[in-house]
Amino acid sequence: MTRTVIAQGTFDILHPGHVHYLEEAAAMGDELSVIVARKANVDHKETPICPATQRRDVVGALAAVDEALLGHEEDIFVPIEEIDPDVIALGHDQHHDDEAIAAELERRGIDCEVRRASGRETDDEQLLSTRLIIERILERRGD
Ligand SMILES: Cc1cc2nc3c(=O)[nH]c(=O)nc-3n(C[C@H](O)[C@H](O)[C@H](O)COP(=O)(O)O)c2cc1C
Ligand SMILES: Nc1ncnc2c1ncn2[C@@H]1O[C@H](COP(=O)(O)OP(=O)(O)OP(=O)(O)O)[C@@H](O)[C@H]1O
Repeated sequence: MTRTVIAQGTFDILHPGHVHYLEEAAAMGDELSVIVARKANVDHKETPICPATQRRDVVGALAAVDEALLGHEEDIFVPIEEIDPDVIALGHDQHHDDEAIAAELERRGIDCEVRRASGRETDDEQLLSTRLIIERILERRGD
């Protein structure tokens, strides 16, 4: 039987950390669907620069990704109910609480494992964070 994995995030200005996360998530099963966060739900950091459809299209073009879709505006568990995945792969630094997600899945009758992906190691050269890329742009090109 096909084992479906879900990954999720903002994915504003892609970098190798995103590729690492999505490749690791894809290796947890047979098919990877990626839920791209709506800006209304990105409330713990700056509003994304790129529109949600653009973020979805670029994530969907990555080799590891079978399908990328826009998240729900109000209830983040609606796409999960529709996809009914076998695994949810949380990013290494995603602020979501694993146990709270597992409890909500159980409440909704969704039988799904919650796993945590690893962070990608970096050297001094690489900018493995959208925030760091934007900071570098402002530093070098800002007035
Ligand atoms: C299980 C799960 C499902 C999610 N589904 C949605 C969704 O339907 N809509 C949405 O806008 N964001 C969704 N998100 C993304 C969160 O909103 C997201 O983690 C956050 O806003 C983006 O921040 P990040 O890139 O730092 O993770 C989901 C996150 C998790 C963990
Ligand atoms: N360096 C990295 N290594 C592994 N996973 C990463 C890395 N950077 C981001 N991710 C994962 O990619 C997903 C989407 O991340 P997100 O869009 O928040 O990017 P970000 O670069 O961390 O953004 P920001 O710098 O604005 O916080 C998250 O699950 C996150 O854990």
